[in-house]
Amino acid sequence: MIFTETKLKGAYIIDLDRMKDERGFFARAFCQKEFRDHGLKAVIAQANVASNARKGTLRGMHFQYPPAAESKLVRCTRGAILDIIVDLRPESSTYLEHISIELNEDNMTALYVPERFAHGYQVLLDNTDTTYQMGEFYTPGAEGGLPYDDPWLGLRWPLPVSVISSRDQAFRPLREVEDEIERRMSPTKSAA
Ligand SMILES: Cc1cn([C@H]2C[C@H](O)[C@@H](COP(=O)(O)OP(=O)(O)O[C@H]3O[C@@H](C)C(=O)[C@@H](O)[C@H]3O)O2)c(=O)[nH]c1=O
Repeated sequence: MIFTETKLKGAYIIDLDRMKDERGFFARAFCQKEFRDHGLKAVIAQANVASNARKGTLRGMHFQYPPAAESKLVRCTRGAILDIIVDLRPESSTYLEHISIELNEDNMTALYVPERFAHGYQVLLDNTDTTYQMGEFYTPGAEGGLPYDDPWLGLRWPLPVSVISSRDQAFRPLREVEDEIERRMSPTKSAA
């Protein structure tokens, strides 16, 4: 695997190191040892699949508060997505900054999202599937979210939003929840 750290410390783009032959290629997609060597959480509590019928579908921006904060390894297995993560670690020099990256069926790139980040994506093609490995269990009571179009975050999505859940449309804006995020995302509360 080829690990490239992003400007958000601890968040990595992970590309496949393809060993090619006449059949195609082989590549390692996850390795506990390589993850640990790069300081990444190597626990897989869950592996999830999400399927999206329509281009423009948007899911996000999601997180779980500590001690249920989750790391995520996100990959697009069919179609294409624009993935965005936001640093919600109050002690971080890049607090509230974000990065975006296209993940698609051709590049097979994965994005490693550390704990205490918000995560979301927009689907760029009809019939797009994603898979993601989670470092912690789904814990509904610990869930939080921010609006995908929060003016304070300034996230730029490539397409008009065609489909979005009612939950994702109801998140309160950052200016209303920033105190709660700072308090509940403080590193002393993290299980990491
Ligand atoms: C995430 C999750 C959802 N569910 C249920 C709750 C709900 O009935 C149904 C769909 O859940 P959601 O609407 O939360 O699914 P979705 O909006 O796709 O949520 C996902 O979005 C992306 C951006 C992420 O980062 C993921 O961590 C996750 O939050 O599945 C589980 O049973 N287990 C799970 O682990």
